[in-house]
Amino acid sequence: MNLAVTDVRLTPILVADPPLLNTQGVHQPYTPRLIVEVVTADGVTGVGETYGDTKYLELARPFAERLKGRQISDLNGLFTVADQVAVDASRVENAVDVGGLRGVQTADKLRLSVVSAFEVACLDALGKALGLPVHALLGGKVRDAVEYSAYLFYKWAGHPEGTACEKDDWGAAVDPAGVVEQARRFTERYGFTSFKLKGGVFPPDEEIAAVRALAEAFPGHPLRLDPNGAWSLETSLKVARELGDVLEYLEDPTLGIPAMAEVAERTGVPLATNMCVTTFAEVKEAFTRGAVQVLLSDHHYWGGLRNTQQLAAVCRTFGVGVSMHSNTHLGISLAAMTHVAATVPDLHHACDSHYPWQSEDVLTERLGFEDGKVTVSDAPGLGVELERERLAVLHRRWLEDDGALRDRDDAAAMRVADPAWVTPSVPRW
Ligand SMILES: O=C([O-])C(=O)C[C@H](O)[C@@H](O)C(=O)[O-]
Ligand SMILES: [Mg+2]
Repeated sequence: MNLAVTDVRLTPILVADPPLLNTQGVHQPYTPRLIVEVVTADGVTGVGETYGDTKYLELARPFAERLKGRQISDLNGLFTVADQVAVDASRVENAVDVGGLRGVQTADKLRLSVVSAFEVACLDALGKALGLPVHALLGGKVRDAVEYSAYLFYKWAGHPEGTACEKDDWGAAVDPAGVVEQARRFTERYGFTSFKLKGGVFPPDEEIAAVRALAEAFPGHPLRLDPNGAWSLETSLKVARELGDVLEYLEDPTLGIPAMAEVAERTGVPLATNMCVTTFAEVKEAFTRGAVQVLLSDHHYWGGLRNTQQLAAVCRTFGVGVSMHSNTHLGISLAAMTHVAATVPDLHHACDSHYPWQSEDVLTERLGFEDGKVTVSDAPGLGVELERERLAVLHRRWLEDDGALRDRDDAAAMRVADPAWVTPSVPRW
């Protein structure tokens, strides 16, 4: 068996995204992703997926060159390769990412987001070469299906008039009734039983009303609200107190470890994060101060599936819960998330996934949710197959774009509807 990498293919694509609202603005009609393929000397191909914005492409290209000739089994070596790839300082100087939705932006985090796609592609190829599923390469699954939550968004019915886009059939959700209706559709279509509402969009009282409406419509179901740090300490305390009886957890109500710690201590409401702890360096202070009760990992920016397992072990050591964060992603990443989640013993919260919002994919067969769960594949590798024609169509869309959509910018997308829109300063409320 020859496991040497002989070819690496990078295919940036633009995938349709509905007009989902968050505190920064609204999702663009198309969002960039990068599909990574590694090919071995024996002709085995593995696939991975990560962010597709220019700054990731700039790193992925030299990274791919350095991969040729290395073994796909040399997963630790991927981090060595990453260290050799220079990050343009201007890419990290503002210390924010996607309008601040994913915590601090560091050169390391950029590199790890690229490493993750190559690690997943190598694991997929290795699994195919050995006839083993990725979860077996990670030590074996401890469950046969992984539970996901319904990721509810305030949403317009469509993108602004005149914008090139794909239509969706979810309708608008801009008030409590709309949010409940959206949640019902999620349960009908996918069987989800946990609900997360992306907040920070409307004044907190309106979002409290939406969560109360969800609690009435789905009594006893786990509920979460995530305003991406849009609230002040005082507002966070107020919301936590008003919703404490119905929330499974409150996610990133406010920014920074000290303020999160104070909200947790003064309200007793569990706090989750994918913003105040997004690197190993931030773990110690946050956990010892009690700022986080549930850490939402994301294999993309934590550096892959094995780093996610390590993070889960650190969380276990500190008695902190673990689950998963999600950005817009396709089936390759959902498969990767499912494999690693299947190996984490104490995963007690349904993971986030944007996948139901994605009408397009690059796979021959979409992954499905049954009773809110994705079955863990036992097929070799990730258990997914690329549909080359579809990949080519989405790549052509990227090629034909004039550059306007190649870097995700939710505030710019919002300005199409509201020219006066500026990214709100934080705290917004
Ligand atoms: O905090 C989170 O869960 C996210 O940031 C997830 C996504 O980025 C979401 O907010 C989005 O895409 O609008
Ligand atoms: Mg979040």
